[in-house]
Amino acid sequence: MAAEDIKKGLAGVVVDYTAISKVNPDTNSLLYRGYPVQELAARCSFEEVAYLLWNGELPTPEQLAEFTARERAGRALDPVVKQVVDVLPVESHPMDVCRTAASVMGARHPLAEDSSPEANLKKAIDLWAAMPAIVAYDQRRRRGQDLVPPRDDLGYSANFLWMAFGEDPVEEVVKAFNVSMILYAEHSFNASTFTARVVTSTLSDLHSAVTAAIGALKGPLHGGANEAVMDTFDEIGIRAEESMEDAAARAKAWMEDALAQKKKVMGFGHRVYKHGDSRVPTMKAALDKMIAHYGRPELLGLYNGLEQAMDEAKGIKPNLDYPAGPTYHLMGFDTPTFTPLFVASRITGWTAHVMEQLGSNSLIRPLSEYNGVDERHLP
Ligand SMILES: CC(=O)SCCNC(=O)CCNC(=O)[C@H](O)C(C)(C)COP(=O)(O)OP(=O)(O)OC[C@H]1O[C@@H](n2cnc3c(N)ncnc32)[C@H](O)[C@@H]1OP(=O)(O)O
Ligand SMILES: O=C([O-])CC(=O)C(=O)O
Repeated sequence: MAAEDIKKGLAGVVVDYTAISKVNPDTNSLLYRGYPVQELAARCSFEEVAYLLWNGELPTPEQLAEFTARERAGRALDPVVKQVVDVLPVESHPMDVCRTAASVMGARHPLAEDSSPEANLKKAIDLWAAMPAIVAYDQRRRRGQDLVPPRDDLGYSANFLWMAFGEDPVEEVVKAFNVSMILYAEHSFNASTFTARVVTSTLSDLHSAVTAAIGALKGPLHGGANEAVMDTFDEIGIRAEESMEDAAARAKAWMEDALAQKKKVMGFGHRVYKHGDSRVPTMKAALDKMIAHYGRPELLGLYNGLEQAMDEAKGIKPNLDYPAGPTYHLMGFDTPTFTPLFVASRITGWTAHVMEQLGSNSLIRPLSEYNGVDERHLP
């Protein structure tokens, strides 16, 4: 087989249909079930978008009321999951906690082995409703703080912030968080979603698929990049009183040095988008609002400096993780909690794909070209 016939990383290979989202790098657009993601981010709650991804249509007011009631009823941290989280070392990565918690929830779910569409939708909603409590509590226990129980007078995003920080969330911050959840929710056959589809294709269960997807999302070439972006900002040094211009100059110098050393800088580049990520302008607008809200222009200086230097040197544009990282930092999340926030959102997309895969399943099993030693025999 010729080397060019090997599709390393499956780059450019179309492996199946999907009706859940359309990523179009030529028009730089992203549609969820036909709706531009920018419109959804501007006008919808994350609950409405979750409903859309799972059901194919936006909810009527009655459907939304029933759906949000189900989500609110599933928010409390299961005491057994809490016990498991509590025995995990605080040195472990929060993504390991998420992955373990998703697995425990699977083992405890009464419908664990039922993969009917009804059971899978129920399991998806249960996981989605429960993940904020896990992520928020894990961050709190690492800070030596107690669990904050959910509030059912708050929407998904406001309640998430409430459980994380135990303070009444500010409306503007809730809006920015809601935008991030919507933008992170779904992105066709990315590595973690494809992982979920591979697991599902063996007729394994939904929690197994999500647990594996969390593992795939953790890596810095995928979801882990939102944490790595903040590590870069920290390495350059965040100086609260610095002017935007000075911060930008230091960031530019850092980037030029990193690229001279042939380093990969996380938060830039994308397998599909080569002229910029469709979601970045919307997330950047949310970041701008948070920078203004918290009065932190030096972060914008670092942001602009890195972006400009990368563009000038290589023409590579930021991906969604680039504006999302500093946004979560400003909101008060610890850096290792950023990718778990991505998990909380992407559970919607992953599980929509699990259900779609099962709807027209074929075992996913590509071929490989052997390049090891020739056949040989034991002496
Ligand atoms: C939500 C998400 O998951 S979005 C993606 C988040 N991931 C990151 O931010 C990690 C950093 N980015 C990357 O590693 C890559 O851009 C990927 C993995 C996302 C996509 O990669 P691919 O499509 O496989 O492109 P590949 O890695 O081959 O890069 C092509 C060229 O651009 C360069 N390049 C791509 N991204 C970067 C980057 N972030 N920093 C420096 N150079 C880069 C590569 O070094 C390569 O250069 P070369 O041709 O001179 O060797
Ligand atoms: O599509 C990809 O490869 C990665 C990505 O942006 C996502 O999963 O949101």
